[in-house]
Amino acid sequence: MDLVVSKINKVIGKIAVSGDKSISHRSIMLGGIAENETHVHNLLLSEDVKNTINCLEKLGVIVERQNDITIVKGMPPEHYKPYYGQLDAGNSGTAVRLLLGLISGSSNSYCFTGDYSLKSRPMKRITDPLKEMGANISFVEKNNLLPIIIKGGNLQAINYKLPVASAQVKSAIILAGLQGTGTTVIEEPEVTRDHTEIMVNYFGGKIEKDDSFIKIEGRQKLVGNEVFVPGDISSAAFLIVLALISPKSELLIENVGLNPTRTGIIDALKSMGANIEIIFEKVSNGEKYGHIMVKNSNLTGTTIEGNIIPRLIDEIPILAVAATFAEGKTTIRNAEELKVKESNRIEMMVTQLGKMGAKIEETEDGMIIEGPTKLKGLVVDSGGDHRIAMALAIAGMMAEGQTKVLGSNCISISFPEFEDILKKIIK
Ligand SMILES: O=C(O)C1=C[C@@H](OP(=O)(O)O)[C@@H](O)[C@H](O)C1
Ligand SMILES: C=C(OP(=O)(O)O)C(=O)O
Repeated sequence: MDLVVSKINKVIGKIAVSGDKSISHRSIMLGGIAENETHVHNLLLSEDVKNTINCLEKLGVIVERQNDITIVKGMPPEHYKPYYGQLDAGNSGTAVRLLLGLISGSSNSYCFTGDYSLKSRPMKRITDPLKEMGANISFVEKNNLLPIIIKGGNLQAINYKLPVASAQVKSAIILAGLQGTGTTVIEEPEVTRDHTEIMVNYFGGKIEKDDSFIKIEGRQKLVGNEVFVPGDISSAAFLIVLALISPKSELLIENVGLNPTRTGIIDALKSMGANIEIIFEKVSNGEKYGHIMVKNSNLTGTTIEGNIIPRLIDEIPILAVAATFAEGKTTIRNAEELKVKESNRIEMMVTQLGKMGAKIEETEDGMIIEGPTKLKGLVVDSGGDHRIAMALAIAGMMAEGQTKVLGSNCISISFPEFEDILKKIIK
């Protein structure tokens, strides 16, 4: 079914968004290699996270639901069962890339694959460091792409400078480093989300951080624990922007993850003049979270570049929508990573938002948007990319007439409650 939306008046209310996708993946994976049980509260049960669960279950990890709690019973990957079929990560880059790091501790041979989109995303960024640590890896069809066959075991520590700022690459090396011998040192070009480091520490592992260096000792045992998954700031971002750009709107979004490596969207919107307040802050399992109060605001254009980019990488499609309603020019630079996400997100936003009437231009590593512009509703294409589908749906709610977002079922990849929540707050 394609989502059809019309112009709304305003949004008002108090809501909570689905659990954080990055923390959900990690709670299942780290629970899946830890001793004892891990009890996860508020796990995101989206398509991407279900793919992580399905893959690990095939290897012998037990994942059970009891009321609202997800219980993970894991074991060190060297004890995982052989699996002779393909382990399918579906649409999820995080699932396949982190699982490759995790599974490299096993001496069994496994084959990983994914859907059409995931099969076009670069994998050498993961396989290069894992090969250097001693894993045997081959590309079945095409260099750099899934499917991949991996046979690990007997890993050795490496010193590795990440060629791209990527939390997925960093996390895969951490998961492998924990299982090898020696101390692995990773250098990041820019700080990326640190949920893996936080959860490894919380599960009793030793991992040190010093500026842009991360040090992991090998042969570590993790012990499962109680995990609370806060709401996903990447999902909240769509509702935050809707409240900012629709007149007389006011939203309170409760218990949203506020890890500083993820709050670039709040900083960027505030630099555009957004009225956003954090009205309560707490820490659980090492992760900051709190309530976000958003009020309709007059936005102005800004420049988004440099080390803020990894802190808001998944929010750039919805930022482009915010920029369309802002007075003046918004320039987004250093965001070339957007070209290798579930779709080429620069191209998708430029063509689809452009079709709706936005003054948006593609650049080598980002985009330039001139605002404010009135949008018109029409048929737009999500390209099967959940972030594009939601960004276009929000744009459609501010456009004249009706907007139909083709391929919007992909929204369940990260935010299955998107439509239900909107129904509650649209007045
Ligand atoms: O580690 C993670 O959970 C993620 C890291 C980011 O990808 P990269 O590591 O490719 O930047 C982000 O875009 C993705 O949605 C989730
Ligand atoms: C890029 C994303 O996810 P992944 O890389 O896990 O597919 C995303 O959720 O926007």
